[in-house]
Amino acid sequence: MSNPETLSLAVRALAPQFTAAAQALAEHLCLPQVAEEEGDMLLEVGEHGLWLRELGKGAPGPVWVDFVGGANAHRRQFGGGAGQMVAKACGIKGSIRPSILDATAGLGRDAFVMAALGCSVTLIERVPVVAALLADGLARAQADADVAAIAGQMHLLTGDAIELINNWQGEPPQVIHLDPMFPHRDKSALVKKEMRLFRPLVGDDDDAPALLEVALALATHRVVVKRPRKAPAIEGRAPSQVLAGQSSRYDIYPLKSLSSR
Ligand SMILES: C[S@@+](CC[C@H](N)C(=O)[O-])C[C@H]1O[C@@H](n2cnc3c(N)ncnc32)[C@H](O)[C@@H]1O
Repeated sequence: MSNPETLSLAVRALAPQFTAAAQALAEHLCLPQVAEEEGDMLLEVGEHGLWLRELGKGAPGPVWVDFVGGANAHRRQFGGGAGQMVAKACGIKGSIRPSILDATAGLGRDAFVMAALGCSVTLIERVPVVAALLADGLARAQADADVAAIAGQMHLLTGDAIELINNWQGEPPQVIHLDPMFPHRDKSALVKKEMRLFRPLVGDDDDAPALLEVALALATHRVVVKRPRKAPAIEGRAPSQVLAGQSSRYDIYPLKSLSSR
């Protein structure tokens, strides 16, 4: 899990009109608010919304959640998504649109793909700073005419997924998607930048075996786990199906056919 106490992290407004929002966020996250650049990392509130930025020489650029522009805009415009591994692993095909719990939401990229394909997706993120970035991205998406309907399919819960799953109320999800942090992951430039920023906040998700256990007890139809292609399966359970891509892999734990309710 995370060890944010070893990091110095603060909130900063990038212009006077964002001071109140920065103050509210600092209070919510129990972080100091600063006026100048200081410490290891800053959560900065500005016109773009909220971003996380590492300070110092050679630091990568900021990371923020953008469901409106970038790769997501391209995907919406050109109708992508159905061919993605995450969609195949979760059993999204034809008219099948399972309800999904993404219990390791991170920056919500996988969840957005599933929501854009028409699934209702509940997202759980336990690291408050990451959850704040995600909540900010969702709020901006909800305010955008082109993306509001997709964002409306995404429901964010902040907290530990093991706890939330153990106390689940109401209809259980058909599919649970897990993508815990793994020590040696995808080395693409984007992922590298995010991992450099995130690793000290998030840690290595060593409790993934316990998360898989509770997920298998709650999901009605299947649990899917994203792993780096050559990584071992999560300890304790061997998957019955595997979907391998170039750099990552999905381990699939089927419980019931998705064509049946
Ligand atoms: C590799 S990232 C997920 C990236 C995500 N699939 C995406 O598309 O952006 C893993 C995330 O899962 C979160 N996480 C891991 N275990 C969790 C748990 N038990 N409860 C809630 N969040 C968890 C971590 O804090 C981290 O942000």
